[in-house]
Amino acid sequence: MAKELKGVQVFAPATVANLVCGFDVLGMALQQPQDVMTMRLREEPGIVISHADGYDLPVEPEKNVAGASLLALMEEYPEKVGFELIIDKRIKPGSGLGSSAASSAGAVVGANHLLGNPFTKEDLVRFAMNGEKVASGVKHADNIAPCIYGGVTLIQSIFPLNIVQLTAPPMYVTVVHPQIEVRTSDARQILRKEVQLKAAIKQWGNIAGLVAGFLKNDYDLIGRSLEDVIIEPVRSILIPGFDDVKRKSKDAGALGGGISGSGPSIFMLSREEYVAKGVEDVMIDVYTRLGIEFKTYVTMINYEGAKVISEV
Ligand SMILES: Nc1ncnc2c1ncn2[C@@H]1O[C@H](COP(=O)(O)OP(=O)(O)O)[C@@H](O)[C@H]1O
Ligand SMILES: N[C@@H](CCOP(=O)(O)O)C(=O)O
Repeated sequence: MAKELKGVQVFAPATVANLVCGFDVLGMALQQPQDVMTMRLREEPGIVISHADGYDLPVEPEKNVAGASLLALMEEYPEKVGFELIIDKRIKPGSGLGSSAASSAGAVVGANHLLGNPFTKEDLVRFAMNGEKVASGVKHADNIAPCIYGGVTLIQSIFPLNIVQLTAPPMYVTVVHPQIEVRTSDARQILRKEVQLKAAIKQWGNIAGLVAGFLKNDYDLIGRSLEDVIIEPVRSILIPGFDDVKRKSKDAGALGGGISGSGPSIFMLSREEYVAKGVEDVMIDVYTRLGIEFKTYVTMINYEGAKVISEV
């Protein structure tokens, strides 16, 4: 009988990329939902992927985001190694909640643990960006970085990679995920390639304001800075109910919010739990009236990021 090699179970959190005005540069990890993944070392080199969920995702390593990330890691590891991976997705692909990033990040965090932690977190982000390239055509790190580091992260630069971990005051995050699929690759293709100077000035004022609001624990500044004059006007057209959810959530006391990643999920930040629950009621009401199936989460920032929860 083949001997059982070392294995681990990994949790990888959902993430909200962009945080409204910070397209491709800001992101936040959530406590819920989280993907689960079981990984083992193999005696043979190579990657074997299977799914314990009902999603019809590719199992070929170079087509699955987890496999593409592992291939990048294996290229920099000095010995030949092999991994077996069972993916149990709890974050629906195409949700705008960093489903692809959770698989990519979870796989490299698990592999690093199994190999005795030879790589830094920054290395792991670099490897996992190869998964985002498979999913969206672009190596963006605004989901991957918070998924690996936890909390709120700023990608000051991709090449060379420069990740800044930000502090943020406690906040509740209410999310609605209308059960329609928006592929990140499609949601990127509809964006205009040029930006008006007037819009750019507004946008970089908001990004700076949001980062300053996080660092100063200034909830009012955070709320005032949650505005996107460049991406949201184009992408929100793909999300039925978006304007209603945003307006009514603010009326219910939310600090603000917008599209989560490339959508269709919408997120709203609140200072108090009762406000976050009121925002959930607003979301439920809007999508029930529209007759669109949906899922909601009332959660908080996850400060730990993807982690090995047990050895198996
Ligand atoms: N392990 C995986 N987990 C999630 N998506 C994957 C995986 N492997 C490949 N994909 C592909 O990535 C795309 C989903 O990524 P994306 O559109 O960015 O969604 P999300 O916003 O949820 O991250 C789909 O086309 C899916 O087939
Ligand atoms: N910055 C990216 C983020 C995509 O996030 P996802 O959760 O939709 O994968 C973008 O906005 O395209």
